[in-house]
Amino acid sequence: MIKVGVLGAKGRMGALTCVAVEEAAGCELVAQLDQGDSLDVLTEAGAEVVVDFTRPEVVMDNLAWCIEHGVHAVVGTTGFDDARLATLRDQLAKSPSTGVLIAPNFSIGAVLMMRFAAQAAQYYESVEIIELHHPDKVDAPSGTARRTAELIADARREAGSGPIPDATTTALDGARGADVEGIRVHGVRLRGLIAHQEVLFGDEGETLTIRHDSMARVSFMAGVLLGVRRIGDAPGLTVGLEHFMDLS
Ligand SMILES: NC(=O)C1=CN([C@@H]2O[C@H](COP(=O)(O)OP(=O)(O)OC[C@H]3O[C@@H](n4cnc5c(N)ncnc54)[C@H](O)[C@@H]3O)[C@@H](O)[C@H]2O)C=CC1
Ligand SMILES: O=C(O)C1=N[C@H](C(=O)O)C[C@H](O)C1
Repeated sequence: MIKVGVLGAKGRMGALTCVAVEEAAGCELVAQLDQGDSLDVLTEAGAEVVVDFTRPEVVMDNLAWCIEHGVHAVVGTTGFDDARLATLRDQLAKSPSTGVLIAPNFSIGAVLMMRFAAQAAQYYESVEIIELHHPDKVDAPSGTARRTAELIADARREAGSGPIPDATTTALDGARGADVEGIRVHGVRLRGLIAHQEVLFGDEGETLTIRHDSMARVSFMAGVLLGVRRIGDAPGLTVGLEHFMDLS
C-alpha cells in the first residue's frame, strides 16, 4: 500500500483527490491537510507520497518540507517557472532518493494536446493559445498554457522558425494577450467552464485548431493516481505527466 497525504484537502482538487485515493487499489489515504495544519502530521501518519493542490504562493514551502523529510511529491499546483524548478533541483540533489513530479495538467487529453501542439509547431508560421477556465482560478495564464507555449517555442527554435508575424503597432494593454517566450496566450474566465484550451495554428490558406476540454475535475484523477503510483520509482525532478505515459 502507498501511504498518501493530500495538501489542500479542502479545495476543489484536493477534496476530489482524497476520494480518488481512498477508492484506489494499492493506495491508503493517511493525511488530509489544509491551510493552518502542521506538515508534521505527514510524518506522524507515515505518508510516503504527498499530493499538493494548494496555491502558487505556498507550494514551494510545502515541497521544501517534503524533500527535506524524504517524502515524494506529486504536484498539481501551478506557478512553476525556470527559477522555481532550479530551486527544486538544488534541494533534490541533497535528497537523491526523493521524487517530485510537477504536472501542469493531469488530464490525459491535455497531455496529448500539448504533445500534438509541439508536433505541429514546426509546420505553421502563426500560433496563438487561448486558455479558458472557471472564474475562481487564481492564476493567469494557466500552467497548462504556459507549458504549451514553452513546448511550442522549443519546437520552433529547433526547427529554425522565424518570428510569428504580427503587424500590430498600437493596441490597448492586454489586447494581444501575454507573451510567453514569443507565443501569445489569451485567458478567458467564465462561469460554467472548468478547464479548456485551444491552440490555433495558421499558415497560407489553412488553419489547424487543437482543443481540449475538461468538463469535470474527475478528468484529472487518473493522472494523479498514475503520478502517485510512479513517483516512488522516479527520484529527482520530473516535469510533465507524459514522462510516466507511453507516448512512443
Ligand atoms: N495540474 C492539474 O491538472 C491541475 C492543477 N490545478 C491547480 O491546483 C491548484 C489548486 O486548485 P483548486 O483546487 O481549484 O484551488 P482551491 O482554491 O479550491 O484549493 C486550494 C486549497 O489549498 C488550501 N491551502 C492554501 N494554503 C495551504 C497550505 N499552506 N497548506 C495546505 N493547504 C493550503 C486552501 O485552503 C484550499 O482549500 C491551483 O494552482 C490550480 O491551478 C487545478 C486543477 C488541475
Ligand atoms: O485551476 C485550474 O482549474 C486548473 N489549473 C491547471 C492550469 O493552470 O493549467 C490545470 C487545469 O487547466 C485546471
